[in-house]
Amino acid sequence: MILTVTPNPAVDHTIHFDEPLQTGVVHRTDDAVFTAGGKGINVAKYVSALDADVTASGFLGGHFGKFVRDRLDADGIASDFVTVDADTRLNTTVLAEDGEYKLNHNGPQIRAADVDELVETAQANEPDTLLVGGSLPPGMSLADVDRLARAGDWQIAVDMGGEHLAELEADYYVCKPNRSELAAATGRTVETEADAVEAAEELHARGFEYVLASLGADGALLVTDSEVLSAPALDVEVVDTVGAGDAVMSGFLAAREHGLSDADALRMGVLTASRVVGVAGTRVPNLEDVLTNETHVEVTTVRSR
Ligand SMILES: O=P(O)(O)OC[C@@]1(O)O[C@H](CO)[C@@H](O)[C@@H]1O
Repeated sequence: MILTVTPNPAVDHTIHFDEPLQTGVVHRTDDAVFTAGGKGINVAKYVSALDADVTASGFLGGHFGKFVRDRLDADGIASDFVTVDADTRLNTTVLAEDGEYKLNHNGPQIRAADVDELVETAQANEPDTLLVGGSLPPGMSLADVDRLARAGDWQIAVDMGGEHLAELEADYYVCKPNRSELAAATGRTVETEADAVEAAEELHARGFEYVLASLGADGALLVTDSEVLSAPALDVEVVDTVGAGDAVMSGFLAAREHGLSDADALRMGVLTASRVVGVAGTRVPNLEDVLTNETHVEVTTVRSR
């Protein structure tokens, strides 16, 4: 079973305008959606749609926390959250004619006792794989993430900012940096695929068994102990890119849960992301063809190691 831990969940508010945003103007629209979000929660939603056994955990509080919990219940996704006193945040994505604006709140204050309860919750669930996804709310530190990594007999996946990846100390199963996170984690300039491969290999050498690098329109890379694999992005219509990285991680984790190969895990990650970018916000798209593998994605070996 996969347990996703989202330290900083959110209600994702995605609102769309057919005009560029301007200061001093009231923009109005009927086109808005609210979804349960935060990186780990998105992974729980996508992994569940990919038929893997998953439970969502993390901290929830207040009215927005109730919204997130209710949405997951309604979608039939098992959850086991720690309830906190402060309010879960609301994050807004504005899709306007002049681009995609992402406005994230830092999140509620977490107490040391909340973190203790989170570790106990993880232990009680006995997952095979534990994923920590997204930012840390005030009051939670990277040492707490290392503590979660070491608190049980599980493989641990992380999807966090690059500067955080650089500071984690435990041994990790997989991380999923994007281009700028690869750069932040290694201090390298990451422009070409060769730059991305070198940065991902450096992270692998620092204790990540798999490095799954999501490169947007350039697809994704997977560094393993024995090889570097590459998969191109699919040519699809993009509504917005929110949740795309979570989808890459989801495809990878679901494939591993189904016992598939490294190449199939990379393929499933890229395919899941190509479906997620086609829907607004962090809604769950139809992932049927990802499961049946009927859409072809060419995975190539960049090099053997
Ligand atoms: O502020 P964080 O935790 O880094 O990111 C949170 C977030 O932007 O990431 C998800 C998309 O990946 C959204 O569901 C959510 O709003």
